[in-house]
Amino acid sequence: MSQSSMSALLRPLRILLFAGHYNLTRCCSSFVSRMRHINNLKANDAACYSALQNGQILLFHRLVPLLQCSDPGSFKPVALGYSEVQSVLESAGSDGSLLKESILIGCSEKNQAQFCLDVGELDQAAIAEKCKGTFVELRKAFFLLAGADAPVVAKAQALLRWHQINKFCGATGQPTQRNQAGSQRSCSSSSIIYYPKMSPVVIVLVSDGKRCLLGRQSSFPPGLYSALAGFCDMGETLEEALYREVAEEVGLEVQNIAYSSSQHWPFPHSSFMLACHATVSPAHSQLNVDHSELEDARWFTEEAITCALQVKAPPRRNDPPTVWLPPKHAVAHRLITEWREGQQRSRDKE
Ligand SMILES: NC(=O)C1=CN([C@@H]2O[C@H](COP(=O)(O)OP(=O)(O)OC[C@H]3O[C@@H](n4cnc5c(N)ncnc54)[C@H](O)[C@@H]3O)[C@@H](O)[C@H]2O)C=CC1
Ligand SMILES: [Mg+2]
Repeated sequence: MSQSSMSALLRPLRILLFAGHYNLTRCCSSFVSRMRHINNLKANDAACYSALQNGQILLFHRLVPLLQCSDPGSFKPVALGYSEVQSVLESAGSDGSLLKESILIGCSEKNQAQFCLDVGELDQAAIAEKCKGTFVELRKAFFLLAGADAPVVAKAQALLRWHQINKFCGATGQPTQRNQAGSQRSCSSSSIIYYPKMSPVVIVLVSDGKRCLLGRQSSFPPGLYSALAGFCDMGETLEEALYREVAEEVGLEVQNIAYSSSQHWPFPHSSFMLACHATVSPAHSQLNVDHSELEDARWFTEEAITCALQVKAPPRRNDPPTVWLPPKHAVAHRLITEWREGQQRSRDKE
């Protein structure tokens, strides 16, 4: 084929590729500009302070988020502008200088920066009344909030907590200074820069083909079962941590690790949950539970999982004992529903 006829053949393809690239660029541009805007706010204190004056601020009191009930049963975090927070602080007897302590959490679709501020030194009831809101502990708030709000509030609390416990340098004992965004703290004596930290945790749903394995710790609320989880040790890969945790907790050797998804988990401190599926052969599914780690671990059939997923609220004290599973915001819930969907798909194929 001559070069000119080859070129003629490829022309429509080039137009298609160009159109595809154009669409991709257009659909990604607002995301890219938002990410770059946030990155700039972390690096530039003056730009960040100016964004704070035009931004939205979520309020916390000693790490407890302030929520507002819009419709019955539907909660949202209270998000106020700079001057609104100034007036709230002044009404609670503060001069408003606390506002500079706000920490950057992210940015809205329209590039409006979002911050959080802990007003723990001020009167909680007075602040709640002035804002027509309620301070709700994160453990409860996390499950009252909509899917998109819960991780934002959890991230805000995690950053506030990290700042509260990193006020001093571990090497020199000198106070550390934060940048305006609150994305780092540094010690001028040692030149060490500290960044907000998460602990990696592996969480795995083990299956023997027909059943999945769930366990519970004695500290869990009665009847709650979840996928096996454990903190990664220093130097371990995700896979090594997974093999070790399952071996330690239930005495099994798993195979076929498949990554599912990840999640920031705020309880009890910041964990980075790495969620996977894994299998054991039915011939090697005999459990040997380490009761110093787990109160119980059991194999659950698909029917038992379907039944447990229907329990929408934790059973009350006098209710009959019921097995229930982690709620929707938890990555364990995702692993369990993925496993159930997989079982349904393989049944449909039979
Ligand atoms: N989002 C979700 O769906 C789920 C999240 N989780 C979270 O996973 C985390 C780990 O699960 P566990 O079974 O408790 O872990 P685990 O099996 O590793 O046991 C916890 C123990 O590990 C030790 N440990 C080692 N490194 C640690 C670190 N960096 N931070 C704290 N403790 C450390 C402590 O002695 C602690 O008591 C928990 O914080 C839990 O909240 C657990 C299940 C579901
Ligand atoms: Mg564990």
